Amino acid sequence: MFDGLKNKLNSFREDVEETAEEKQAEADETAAAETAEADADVAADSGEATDADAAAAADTDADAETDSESEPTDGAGLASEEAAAALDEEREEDAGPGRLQRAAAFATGKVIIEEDDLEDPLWELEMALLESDVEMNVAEEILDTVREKMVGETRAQVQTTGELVEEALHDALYEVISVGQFDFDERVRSAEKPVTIVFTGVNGVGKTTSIAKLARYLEDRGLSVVMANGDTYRAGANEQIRKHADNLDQKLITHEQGGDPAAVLYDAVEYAEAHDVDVVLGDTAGRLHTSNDLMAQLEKIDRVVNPDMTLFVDEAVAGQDAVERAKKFNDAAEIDGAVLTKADADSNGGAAISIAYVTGKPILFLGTGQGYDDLERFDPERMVDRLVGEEP
Ligand SMILES: Nc1nc2c(ncn2[C@@H]2O[C@H](COP(=O)(O)OP(=O)(O)OP(=O)(O)O)[C@@H](O)[C@H]2O)c(=O)[nH]1
Repeated sequence: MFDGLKNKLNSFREDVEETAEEKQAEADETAAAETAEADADVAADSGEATDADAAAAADTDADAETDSESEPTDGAGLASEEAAAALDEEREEDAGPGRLQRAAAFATGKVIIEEDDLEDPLWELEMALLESDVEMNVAEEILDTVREKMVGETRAQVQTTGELVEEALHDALYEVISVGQFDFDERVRSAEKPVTIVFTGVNGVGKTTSIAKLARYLEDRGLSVVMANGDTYRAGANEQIRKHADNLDQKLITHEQGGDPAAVLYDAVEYAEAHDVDVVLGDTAGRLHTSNDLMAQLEKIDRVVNPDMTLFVDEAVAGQDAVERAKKFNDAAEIDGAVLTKADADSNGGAAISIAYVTGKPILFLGTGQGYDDLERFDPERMVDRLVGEEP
């Protein structure tokens, strides 16, 4: 899952690590050259002092004939200490606080990342995100956060470059992926029953299969379900959802093809009320989001059954198209969250990263296969771990 993007994020880490290694090597060279220069200066200064003192001692010997064998050595020692102190002072004057801090960082094997160092790797990262179908504004937001987290001195001194990149990517991705998250299970549990959930989205993306998976998911959590086929438009829709309902042994409400979808859902809610059923799962026709009919239909469903939740379903593999559709559906008939199917077949991860940020509504579930149990609660932390951590 999301392997292509994971590899690209890893390349970004490698790029920055390489840059940091080059900087470290340069810094080591400069530090070595500076030390050699300073040693040479100290040696030269103390040599001059010894000569001068020796000459003075010779004069004293001649004038007073006193034994002063040790004096030249003491005098040379003093001059050498003074010279070294003067040199230290001089060095400290040269070095502003930034330079000293950098020098300390280099000495401990850490490298300070500056904005210029990141220019190329960040450009590569932007390309990688866009190629992976991450929406433009989302990519920009990720870059801004990564830049903000990585450029600077304090953080760089407590981490290795690899850890720093990983943490910056983690935070940047988490920020966009976790938008609007809420506890789906808790919301369903605490809502007045029956809870009505309506599913929207275009044809063929896995809407009906997702409804069936969710019926299994809720049943596993002790909640009873009735399914309703509000897709009265498409020939064969009743048979398709019937197969799932039979497989799962769930009650299904249908009307004739061409009937009123709102009426089907109304009947399902009535059935749930009469039979103490906890949740109504209503399919809708997946006509294109540009169709006024569809919007009118969703509005009517809203009026007639006032759903507790409207979930938008699309496939992860549709990438930017899925993001675009999520936005349009949400603009036309507000959604509460999204189900992203076929994540198991998606290498890019762009839709999974972008939908919540673009719509302001969270991804709640991932479809991870064709089986009824192949539904996973979307966990932003886990998603980020999949992308930048060890999780497969
Ligand atoms: N690999 C994989 N396939 C899935 C997943 N979810 C659904 N599918 C498959 O996608 C195909 C389409 O699924 P449907 O549920 O029929 O799609 P739909 O959106 O209801 O389509 P319509 O009923 O035509 O509107 C089926 O073959 C499903 O088995 C998933 O998470 N992973």
